[in-house]
Amino acid sequence: MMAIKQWFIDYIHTGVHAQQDDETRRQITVANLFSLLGWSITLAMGAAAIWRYNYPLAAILLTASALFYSSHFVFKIKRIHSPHKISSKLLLGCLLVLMVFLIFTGGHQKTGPLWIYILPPVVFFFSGLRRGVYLLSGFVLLIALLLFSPLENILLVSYAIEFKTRFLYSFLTVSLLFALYEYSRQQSYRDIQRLSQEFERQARHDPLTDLPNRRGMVEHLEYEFERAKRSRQDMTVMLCDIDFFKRINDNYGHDTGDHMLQQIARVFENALRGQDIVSRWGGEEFLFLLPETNAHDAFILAEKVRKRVASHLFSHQNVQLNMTISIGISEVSQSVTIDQAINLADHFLYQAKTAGRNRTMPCSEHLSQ
Ligand SMILES: Nc1nc2c(ncn2[C@@H]2O[C@H](COP(=O)(O)OP(=O)(O)OP(=O)(O)O)[C@@H](O)[C@H]2O)c(=O)[nH]1
Repeated sequence: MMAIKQWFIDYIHTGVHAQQDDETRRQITVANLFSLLGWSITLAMGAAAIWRYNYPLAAILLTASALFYSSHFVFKIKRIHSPHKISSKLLLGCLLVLMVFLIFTGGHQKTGPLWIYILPPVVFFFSGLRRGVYLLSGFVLLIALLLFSPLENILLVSYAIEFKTRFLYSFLTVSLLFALYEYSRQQSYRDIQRLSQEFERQARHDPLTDLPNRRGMVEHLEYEFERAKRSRQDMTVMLCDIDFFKRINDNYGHDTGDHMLQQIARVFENALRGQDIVSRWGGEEFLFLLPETNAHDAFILAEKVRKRVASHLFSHQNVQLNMTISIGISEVSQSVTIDQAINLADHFLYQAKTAGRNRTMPCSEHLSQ
């Protein structure tokens, strides 16, 4: 029993890889499941047809069975690009031809057309709404032509006119219901994707300043660190803290303090180059990441940022004030890890504070030594 269960699990997961997105993985699993159902049912029906000496029906059913199996087999071939697309085309093509054949011949005692109702869900699942509607419209047109053709004996069996009209109406109704279902499924899927992107963004951004938060910045740091290592480029971090920010909160209130943080974030962003990243590292502390920048050039940039802040008039309601910042800079190199560089920047920031604030440390003379 366990062996059958494992075989089934392996079968439906053939072709599924961790690198694929959820939707592709789902499509592959369903394609495998559908192929399993398809080849086993058509194989059983083909065997039954042989038993009844209905060889043309048996031949078609056994061919269909082989094609259904091939839609699973494509996942085993390594070099095929997007096998799930080939598999779903094989499944759909096989199913559509089989349905036309069953209507054309009537299948066993004219019960063949009853299988047609599995088409709408399968077509919409594999083709999506728009292509599904086109496919089913073409199919309905074809079977309407076959069923109501003025040419005598175009079909191998004759169906009562009541059966033909109700058969077509019921198929159209089922198709319409599945189209509506597919439409709402797609809408929900888009909503979920949008929400998940929004949550992803929120998890990496600070809601007050809209800058990357510590978590978002750590990801940038790791990415840029690896890149800098590969390309042997310089990279510098700058830790910046607003001077005497507590006084702003104490004198004008927390709300004004929040507005000042938002405004200073925009000043930082406007002073930076495209590849630089500034994040809210915590409270009134901001961490800058400057790729392809050595400590000397970072000092020039730090001074530009510091002077911009010092000359900016920050205002909220009837409060207008100036702020200054202190900055510690540190280069990340092959021998210095991100954590070590941030700790060193923090150390220089502390030196900038104790040396009187509104300054960058280490100073340029120190850097050029
Ligand atoms: N309004 C507001 N204040 C914050 C926020 N996060 C941290 N703070 C405040 O920032 C202040 C930081 O104060 P301190 O660490 O004493 O430093 P400081 O007053 O800036 O003085 P120095 O850093 O020594 O120049 C505290 O009053 C915190 O409450 C925030 O999100 N909004």
